[in-house]
Amino acid sequence: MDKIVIHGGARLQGELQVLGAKNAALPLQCAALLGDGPTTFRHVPRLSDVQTMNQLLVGLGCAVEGDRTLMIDPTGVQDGPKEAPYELVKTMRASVTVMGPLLGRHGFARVSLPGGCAIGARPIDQHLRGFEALGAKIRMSHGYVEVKAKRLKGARINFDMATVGGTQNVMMAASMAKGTTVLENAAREPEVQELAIVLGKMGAKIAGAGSSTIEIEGVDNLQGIDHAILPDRIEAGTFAIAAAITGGDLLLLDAPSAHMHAVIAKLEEAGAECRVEPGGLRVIGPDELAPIDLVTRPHPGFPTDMQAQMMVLATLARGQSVITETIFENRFMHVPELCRLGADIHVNGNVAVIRGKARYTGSIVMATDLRASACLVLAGLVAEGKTEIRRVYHLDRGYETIEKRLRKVGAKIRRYHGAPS
Ligand SMILES: CC(=O)N[C@H]1[C@@H](OP(=O)(O)OP(=O)(O)OC[C@H]2O[C@@H](n3ccc(=O)[nH]c3=O)[C@H](O)[C@@H]2O)O[C@H](CO)[C@@H](O)[C@@H]1O
Ligand SMILES: C=C(OP(=O)(O)O)C(=O)O
Repeated sequence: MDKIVIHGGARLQGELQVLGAKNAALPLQCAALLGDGPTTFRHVPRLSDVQTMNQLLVGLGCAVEGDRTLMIDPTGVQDGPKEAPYELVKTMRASVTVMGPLLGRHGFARVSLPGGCAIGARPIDQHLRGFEALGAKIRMSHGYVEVKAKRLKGARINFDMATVGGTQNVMMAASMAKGTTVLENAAREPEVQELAIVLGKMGAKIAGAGSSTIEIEGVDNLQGIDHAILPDRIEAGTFAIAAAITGGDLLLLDAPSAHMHAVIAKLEEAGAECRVEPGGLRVIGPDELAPIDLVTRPHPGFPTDMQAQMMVLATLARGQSVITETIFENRFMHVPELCRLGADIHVNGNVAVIRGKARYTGSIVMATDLRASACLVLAGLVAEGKTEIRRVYHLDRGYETIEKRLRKVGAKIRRYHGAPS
């Protein structure tokens, strides 16, 4: 297993290219299943999750080629198994997003139930409720869920909560249903909008993505297309915090600032300077960080995927910050590890009270999930001495060669292969 070693204290300066978004790429890879011919994606991030999705697609009968430019040909799926097996779903929950396109296009899908995950229970009841409303029959057995329908029929679906994956899954199924579907209380995340753009290019008729009501008029068939993937707002936000906490100056090339208002607002509140420039977003760290309070919310609120990283910033501010997590019930797994490095954080339910200003000292720490890993990298950047992060396979799910890219802007960070777990 790999480990990452950081010698803290370097100020980050220079330009960093923001790569394609993991959370856009994964549902788009699934959307390729809907096309009559091959789809090509550009600016695809080289991430283990993207590879896992490719593996799943190949298992379904797709031909998949390339990586940064990725071609997916779904022609062979017609005769394939239409199944997402446990071994893949357990490593990547986004696997369940093949259900909608398989059901919409082929009338059947069998997907392993994802079960819990490090950050929470994460049920898929809303996905299934949506499919059922479209006329699918649902059956659970042997840890798998089967969804089946001859031809889906458009319906009005009001989600109990704004679910990103649920909205995407049902949107894909509905794009090939007979008649009109209206999704109410739909998720408004940019990655939902991105999926609607891609489905639209493929020939789907979708209006309202980006608002909480999405209308989909089903069509009989969809085409393969060519599309460049949206840059990653979470990667950009993580690097922005790296600049802010190291007193650095980073220009984040192609950062999707228009989708980052809530994160930029908190960075500015903490005293960082954020400037939208023609090439991207420039972030300059202040001499001293101010405390911040935040509550995670569905988009356009503060994203839960930035909560752990922003907590590192809060620990370094002079004064008390309060962070409330409302999306996932167990997303404070990074707190004990940050405390081992020197943070003063008290958690009560879904509220973390952070007393600054931490003086981090390097140690061995364990990554527990993707964004927890990113927050440990950030803490390592400012810790005195050496920080060793283990289980970095979590990090590789969502950040492409983070150590190489941070090294280019001045960080003293290296990856070692084959470390103990
Ligand atoms: C691959 C991907 O895009 N992942 C993102 C996606 O995850 P994902 O799509 O899994 O997250 P959801 O938006 O569905 O989850 C939001 C909340 O709704 C709950 N819920 C969801 C569906 C359901 O059927 N029932 C239910 O109770 C979840 O447990 C969670 O508490 O959005 C999350 C929230 O922005 C992000 O943190 C993830 O990075
Ligand atoms: C929670 C995340 O991803 P996933 O939904 O794929 O687990 C994330 O990207 O932070």
